[in-house]
Amino acid sequence: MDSLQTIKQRFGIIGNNVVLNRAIEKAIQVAPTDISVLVIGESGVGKEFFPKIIHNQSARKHNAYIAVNCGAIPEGTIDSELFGHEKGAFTGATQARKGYFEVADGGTIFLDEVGELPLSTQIRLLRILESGEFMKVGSSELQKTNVRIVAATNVKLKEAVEKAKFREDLYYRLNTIQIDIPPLRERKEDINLLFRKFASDFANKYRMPHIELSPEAQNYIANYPWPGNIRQLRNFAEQVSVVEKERVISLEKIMELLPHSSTMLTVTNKKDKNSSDFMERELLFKVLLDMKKDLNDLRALTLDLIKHKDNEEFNGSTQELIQRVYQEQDEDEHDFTPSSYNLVPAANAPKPTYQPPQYDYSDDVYDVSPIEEPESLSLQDNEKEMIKLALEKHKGKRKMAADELGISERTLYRKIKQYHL
Ligand SMILES: Nc1ncnc2c1ncn2[C@@H]1O[C@H](COP(=O)(O)OP(=O)(O)OP(=O)(O)O)[C@@H](O)[C@H]1O
Repeated sequence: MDSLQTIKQRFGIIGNNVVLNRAIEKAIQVAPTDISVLVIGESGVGKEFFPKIIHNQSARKHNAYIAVNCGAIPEGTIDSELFGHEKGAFTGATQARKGYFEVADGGTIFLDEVGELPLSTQIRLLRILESGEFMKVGSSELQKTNVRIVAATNVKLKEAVEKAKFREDLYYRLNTIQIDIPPLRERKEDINLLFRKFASDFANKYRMPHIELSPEAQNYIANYPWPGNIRQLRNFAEQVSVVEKERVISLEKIMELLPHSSTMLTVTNKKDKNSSDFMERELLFKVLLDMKKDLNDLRALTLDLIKHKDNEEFNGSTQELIQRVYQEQDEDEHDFTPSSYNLVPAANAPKPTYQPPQYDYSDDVYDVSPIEEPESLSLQDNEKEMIKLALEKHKGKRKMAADELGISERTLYRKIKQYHL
């Protein structure tokens, strides 16, 4: 049994997060047994390392290792892919074919996105797990195989069981041991480490000098939510390495490329559907949100002034703020282009100290109702919209759309099905 460090080195796993380390240790520990393992984690967190570790640390390591993307195989062919078929089993089956379970006899099969398996395939899989028996499509002859199964899912499989989309008996069979992989936002300490590693890999690959992030930019990426996890971080490191001329990347540049409301909360202006410039839209969305916040602050301030108009002390302390707010407004007036919008205060700018007062508006007669939210703040709606836009932009090319969205092709395939796109 190899040590944690040896495994990390062998598989190129970067990071020192305790939960990640514990997950790797668990994989090493269960590897020599034949117990089924279910790996759970969001898309892009590195689930694929785990079945490989388990296979590599088991007695099966000299036999076949097969990874199957259950979400990417059409329903009509999945049984034939997994279990094989006889000649003439269906139109086009001109000869018999071995399935993955036959080929991987003595080895390990990784079933990625196992929640995507159709119910009929789930029954066949359960039988293999219970007795090692299966039948090729179009055959009535039972065959035996000895395969270790490691499955992975980024959907809540338990919920799929509750909705009768996944068999409960299969769920418990697969889930004898569960390994949970934390999302990147819960391993903040690893983010800059990973970025440096990816940046160095891309510098070597493209024969360019290394890029570096300014301390503020490092802080920003460490606090960014990374919905596409490590895959998104890797794509981002590549984009910055290749596109940016400066080798030291400032906070302003990072925020331009990676607005904080990114990916999920994105402008969904229907009129603007044909525009392909995601970055600009994300930036605009941030500008709008910031403007909305400013407006609400101003409303609260105005209300405060009206309420305290006789209080001299208060008047004195807000005088400066009023001046600043209106002065800034004068300077910025009529200029709302993203490039002119000051997303980051200048290094020498005074830190704003004003906190808008909190009110119970119920007694006031003034209209202080909040400004309307953007069209939809539903994550699902926005995700669906983003996927539609990405597919439109790349003329239906899933690989390119998935890259831009920072998700795997399989996840994109699954989401296309989920949203009936
Ligand atoms: N800790 C890590 N160190 C280095 N690279 C990592 C790490 N975690 C993930 N990666 C890299 O991030 C990318 C995404 O990982 P992987 O494909 O394993 O994600 P996943 O969880 O299986 O996602 P999906 O469910 O979408 O298939 C891969 O290129 C992988 O090598």
